[in-house]
Amino acid sequence: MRSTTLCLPVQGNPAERILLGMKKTGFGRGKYNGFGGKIEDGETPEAAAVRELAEECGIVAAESDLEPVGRLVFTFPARPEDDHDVQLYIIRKWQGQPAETSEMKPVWFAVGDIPYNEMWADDSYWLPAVLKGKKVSGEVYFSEDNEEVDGITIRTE
Ligand SMILES: CNc1ncnc2c1ncn2[C@@H]1O[C@H](COP(=O)(O)OP(=O)(O)OP(=O)(O)O)[C@@H](O)[C@H]1O
Repeated sequence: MRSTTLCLPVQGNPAERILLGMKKTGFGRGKYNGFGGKIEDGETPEAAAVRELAEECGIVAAESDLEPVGRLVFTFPARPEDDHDVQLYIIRKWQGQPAETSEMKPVWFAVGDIPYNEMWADDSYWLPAVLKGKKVSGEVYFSEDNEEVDGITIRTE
């Protein structure tokens, strides 16, 4: 199973605004999501998270400013090659302005205005808890269409 990162830039503590990116290519194309991707061989999850932030929206973050907020495992029974586990981070401090890249178009959303209907279906189950300052862990099983959530367990701490 592949290992990935997902990083959520936010303003405010507790979070008031979140930066999401409209994915333009590849896995999850056409959906808003946080920033992240595959952890390369020999790379730490933190290094991957910082690299993907720069590649996908042009902001420069320090690994020490990543706040680990949990771990999720996604299972796609109809497409096992897409199974992956995700290390989740929040970040509140970085350098540079978010900018559109070939992969993502970044957009700020008020926390009360998150476009869950244009995101992966699991996000509405765990993102509100993360934005309230909780850590989450869980497993998500997708249905045969690889879009709907068929089963989900989220634990918060
Ligand atoms: C299924 N429900 C999901 N809910 C929330 N977030 C999800 C997700 N599924 C994948 N993600 C995240 O989306 C990013 C793209 O990942 P992924 O495509 O594997 O990586 P990467 O950008 O390196 O490759 P491509 O160039 O797009 O092929 C990565 O942060 C990954 O954690």
